[in-house]
Amino acid sequence: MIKNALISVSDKTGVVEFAKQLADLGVTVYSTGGTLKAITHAGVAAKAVDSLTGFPEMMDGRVKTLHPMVHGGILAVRDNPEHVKAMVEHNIQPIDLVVVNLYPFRETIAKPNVALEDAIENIDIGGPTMVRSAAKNHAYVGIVVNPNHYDEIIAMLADKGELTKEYKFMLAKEAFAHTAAYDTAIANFLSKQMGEGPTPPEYLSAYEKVSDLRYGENSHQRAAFYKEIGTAHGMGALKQLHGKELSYNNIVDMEAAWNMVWEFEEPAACIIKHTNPCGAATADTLHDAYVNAYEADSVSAFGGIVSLNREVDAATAEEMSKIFLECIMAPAFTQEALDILSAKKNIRLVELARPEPGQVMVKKVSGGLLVQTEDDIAESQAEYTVVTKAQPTPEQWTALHFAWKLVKHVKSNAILISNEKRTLGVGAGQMNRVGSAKIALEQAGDAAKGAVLASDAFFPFGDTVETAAQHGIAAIIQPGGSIRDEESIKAADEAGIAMVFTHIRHFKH
Ligand SMILES: NC(=O)c1ncn([C@@H]2O[C@H](COP(=O)(O)O)[C@@H](O)[C@H]2O)c1NC=O
Repeated sequence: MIKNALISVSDKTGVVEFAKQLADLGVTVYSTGGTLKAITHAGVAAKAVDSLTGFPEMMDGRVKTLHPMVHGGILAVRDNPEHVKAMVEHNIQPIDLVVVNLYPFRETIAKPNVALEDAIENIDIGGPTMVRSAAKNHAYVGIVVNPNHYDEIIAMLADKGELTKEYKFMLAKEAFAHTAAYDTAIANFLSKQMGEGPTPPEYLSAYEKVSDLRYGENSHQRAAFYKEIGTAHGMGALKQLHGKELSYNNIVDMEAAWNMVWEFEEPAACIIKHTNPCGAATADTLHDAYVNAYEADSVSAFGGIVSLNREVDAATAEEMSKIFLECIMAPAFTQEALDILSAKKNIRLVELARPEPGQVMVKKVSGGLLVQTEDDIAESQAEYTVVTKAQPTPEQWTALHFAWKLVKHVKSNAILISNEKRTLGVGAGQMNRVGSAKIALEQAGDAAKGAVLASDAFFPFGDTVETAAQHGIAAIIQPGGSIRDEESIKAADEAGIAMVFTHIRHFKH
């Protein structure tokens, strides 16, 4: 039977109504300062926690509930005679329901230029202590950290006067997850204050489920999508406006597509298959960028994921509605564009904010985690070296920059052929570089003549340049740095190809 409840919440959503319903069910409600005020102002009967402890709240609220009269009441094992004896001896009231949510630490540190003292003061101590006490003693005590449960708890109590064993167990599990995520946020904040950077000695993170997915990469794999608790960026903040539920592979491809399209300030469109671009283009208008990207490889574009870096207008929407696309992502859609595209039942429309720079990239490996900073190094033409007799023309420079921005998003070994505004051929993920080059060149066909080629890493031999020359490539951009660079330079000079070394590699594994 639930006789006594202790309510102490920072997020007071629904708490007055909940307290009222508890009181109506005959539960005695004890509460701390602000929560008590909110409850009693609404005319609901509740008692101050001081009436249990015999102590006033003190030290700016640092000490309110940290007391044996509270924790004894929560932690006592009700059918242990020793515990019962201690309760009687010390006049400890059993507390059967603990309703707590914590000081808004994450909200506090999200404020610009938050003072360290302010952040520290918002580290809740008494709250998590009660949460952990109640969660430990879940056999006897219900612990509620999420206001979403208020209604079902009232319904259960009205029905049976008690919470089921299974429900209390679930609440306890949720409670420990709540305090773990809370402490994670604190530890990460302090790590940042210490300037530990992106690779601290302990890597802590907390995620909550957004949704179960129908399946993983394949239909026999179980999967779900989680977002980082307390942050609202990246894939965790995507807004699906229309269409079937997103799949595991959709989300993987969407991330690749989204990072790629924001390489460009001008209107750009990328069409992704299996995380690689089958077409990417820029233009003066979004419509033309999409058409160019589509025409880069209209066969592979079917069923692709499209990312766009401008609000989608009606003209672009009309164009995209001509073929089957899995998903379209953009920072916004006009109403007209939405009307056009949502006429197609299966297409997924997703709105997303521009990626925030400086994110840490994390990859789970068995038994561990790989963490690295983003591949976002600032590059400038001034730091590149033209290593051949031929110099790139201004048009070729434009094309080389375009290809270089994209090749870093292609799975290694990566070769990308383009003109100034559009990909012409992409060779991704082959086990040798010349293999990727052959695929890209074959795809580009005649368009390779006079086009440029980008390679994400250096050429180990001269063979890639020789193959490029046979197809009429006019200029090449690559990091350089191979012990056989001279072979490639010689092959380029012989073919009259201009070759640029960036001295920066862009592997993507
Ligand atoms: N110090 C304590 O003993 C203590 N006991 C409960 N709290 C927190 O005080 C908050 C509620 O305060 P109030 O009812 O005064 O608005 C809750 O978020 C609760 O987690 C405490 N505050 C911080 O540690």
